[in-house]
Amino acid sequence: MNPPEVDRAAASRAAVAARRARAAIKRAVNERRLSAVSVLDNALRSTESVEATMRVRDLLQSIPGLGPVRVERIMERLGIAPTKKLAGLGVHQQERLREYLSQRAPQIERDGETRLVVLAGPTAVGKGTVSTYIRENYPEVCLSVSATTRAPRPGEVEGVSYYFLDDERFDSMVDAGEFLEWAVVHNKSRYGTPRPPIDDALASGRSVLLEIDIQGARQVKAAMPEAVLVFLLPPTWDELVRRLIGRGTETPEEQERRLTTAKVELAAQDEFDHRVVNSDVQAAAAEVVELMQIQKAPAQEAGLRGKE
Ligand SMILES: Nc1ncnc2c1ncn2[C@@H]1O[C@H](COP(=O)(O)OP(=O)(O)OP(=O)(O)O)[C@@H](O)[C@H]1O
Ligand SMILES: Nc1nc2c(ncn2[C@@H]2O[C@H](COP(=O)(O)O)[C@@H](O)[C@H]2O)c(=O)[nH]1
Repeated sequence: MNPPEVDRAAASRAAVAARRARAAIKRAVNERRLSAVSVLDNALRSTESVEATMRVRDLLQSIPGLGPVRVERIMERLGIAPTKKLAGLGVHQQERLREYLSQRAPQIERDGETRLVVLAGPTAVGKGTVSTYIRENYPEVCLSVSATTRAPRPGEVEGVSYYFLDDERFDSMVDAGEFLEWAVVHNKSRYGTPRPPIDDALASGRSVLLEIDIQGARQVKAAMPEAVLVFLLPPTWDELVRRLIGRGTETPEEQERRLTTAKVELAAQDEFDHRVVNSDVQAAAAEVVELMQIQKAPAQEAGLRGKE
């Protein structure tokens, strides 16, 4: 063997060894013997390490519960190119990936677990818009249909948007313990989450999304501590005001009242398990769905449809 051939053979052996080492790391992450965060740490500590040569995509895909499609979406959201290696990440990409690996991924790893996810946030942040997007684009998601004493708005459909009840009927459901939670919202009407459809869906292995106010979110957490609370945030306060006024469904007095409540509600965001900024409806919906650990189901069940 002349010297260049020796070099080539050595390089090829090194490449095979590195490939095997990367495969072993992926297996260890997959079997939960090694945390994905520690792999990232090793990669960043030394550019000579095997971890440094791993693709971000491969690391994410080795996490139980994360398939190629989901990983592609996550990387897009984190602003990381599909072929990027761990050692090639910029500082902000490193931060976003670390946050993802330490906060979100561990929840997803609890494979097969069904989820009760509560989406709450201040008025006009876009809860209804994000929920509608989820209903239309993720048919496997169960959306709870609330009961309310407020009058239907034009276009709202009984049993789809809400169950519209009079005070007497609402009282009787309260007395019979038929609500998982209920509250007077914006000091005006009562809203409540009927419990039986939620119990049925969870018992049959499906995850459920509730779009309710913050008082309701607190009640759900007290009744079911395993529920995951998601707080939807506006990009800025001014944008929240713009959305509320732009929607044009409230009088100026009602807008004032809702904005006063919104300030109090924004101060409660730290009580929540996750915060999602609604700058873009599609991206916010994808983040919420990801937190649901969705299990595909053949059809929607009665009493668990989207709001319109
Ligand atoms: N990402 C977004 N970018 C721009 N506008 C948005 C976005 N999300 C929602 N909106 C708009 O903001 C307004 C308020 O949204 P929506 O009615 O969904 O809020 P909400 O949180 O359900 O409000 P409420 O709690 O008062 O019922 C709507 O006009 C909606 O079209
Ligand atoms: N506590 C609950 N809050 C609910 C429920 N369903 C909806 N809501 C919240 O009410 C306000 C106003 O809704 P709107 O349709 O009249 O604009 C909004 O913040 C909803 O999230 C519920 O079952 N329980």
